[in-house]
Amino acid sequence: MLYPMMMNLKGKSAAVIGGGGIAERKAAGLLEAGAAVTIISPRVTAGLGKLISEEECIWKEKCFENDDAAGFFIIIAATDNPMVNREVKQAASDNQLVLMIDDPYLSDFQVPAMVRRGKLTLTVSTDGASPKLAKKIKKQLSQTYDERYENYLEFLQQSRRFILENVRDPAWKNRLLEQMISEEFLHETDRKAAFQKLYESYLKESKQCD
Ligand SMILES: C[C@@]1(CC(=O)O)C2=NC(=C\c3[nH]c(c(CCC(=O)O)c3CC(=O)O)Cc3[nH]c(c(CC(=O)O)c3CCC(=O)O)/C=C3\N/C(=C\2)[C@@H](CCC(=O)O)[C@]3(C)CC(=O)O)/[C@H]1CCC(=O)O
Ligand SMILES: NC(=O)c1ccc[n+]([C@@H]2O[C@H](COP(=O)([O-])OP(=O)(O)OC[C@H]3O[C@@H](n4cnc5c(N)ncnc54)[C@H](O)[C@@H]3O)[C@@H](O)[C@H]2O)c1
Repeated sequence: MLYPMMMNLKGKSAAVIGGGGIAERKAAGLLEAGAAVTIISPRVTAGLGKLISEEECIWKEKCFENDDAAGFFIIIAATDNPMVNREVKQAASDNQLVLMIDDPYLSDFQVPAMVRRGKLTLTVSTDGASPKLAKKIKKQLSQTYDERYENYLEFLQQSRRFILENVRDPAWKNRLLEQMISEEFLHETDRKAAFQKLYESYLKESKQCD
């Protein structure tokens, strides 16, 4: 059973071995998460070339050698040569997290399919059984959890903080937090005003109980 986790990669060093389309996809994901990415490959795609020329990542223009694995927090072996990908895994220490893009079972982690809506992240993993199904489910989720969720999450974060700071009674706290995630608030055009109204009704009711 794989252990799912949301990892903070800001400033962490990551190596991508290989410079093809798959390496490019994985490097883009790592960069989006704020990792410091080094590409090790004799050739790179135009997309990676652009990232390199814009100094978004470093390029070591060479074939992988064992010493290249040293020091990286995360390593993605993404060449088209299974032998090289295996060498990468063997060269790494047990304390480094290695993904072999052609061998989920020897890897320390896998990359799931993903939908991002601001602070909301939905991921789908099939443990390597069917990446295509993961992609299909991702598309379905992206329709249900559409772009509105980005703003909605911002609103939820702010109003939750407000509730935690201002409402002491645990039952009320729970009731208000529950109301926030109702369909009504998702569809609401002026969420702030609706929240204000709700909070005022809480103030009124809680005073009556004092
Ligand atoms: C989800 C996604 C995330 C991402 O890569 O960002 C991802 N693969 C995606 C797509 C995809 N990959 C492949 C196809 C062609 C159809 C097919 O082969 O089925 C398609 C579909 C397409 O491209 O349309 C081929 C493939 N993939 C792996 C192998 C090796 C093997 O099976 O042993 C081979 C055969 C290579 C060969 O031909 O030799 C292995 C892995 N791919 C994974 C993730 C991990 C397991 C995730 C899971 O199962 O949940 C894992 C284990 C490791 C990893 O890469 O992390 C991404 C969706 C992107 C999106 O959402 O748009
Ligand atoms: N996990 C996934 O999501 C997924 C999806 C499709 C394919 N794959 C696998 O990924 C592999 C790579 O796919 P691609 O389309 O990126 O291939 P590609 O042929 O476009 O790229 C391979 C890259 O590896 C580099 N390379 C080769 N030998 C190397 C070495 N010794 N050291 C460093 N770099 C080296 C090449 O220069 C090239 O840049 C495929 O062969 C397939 O097995 C994985």
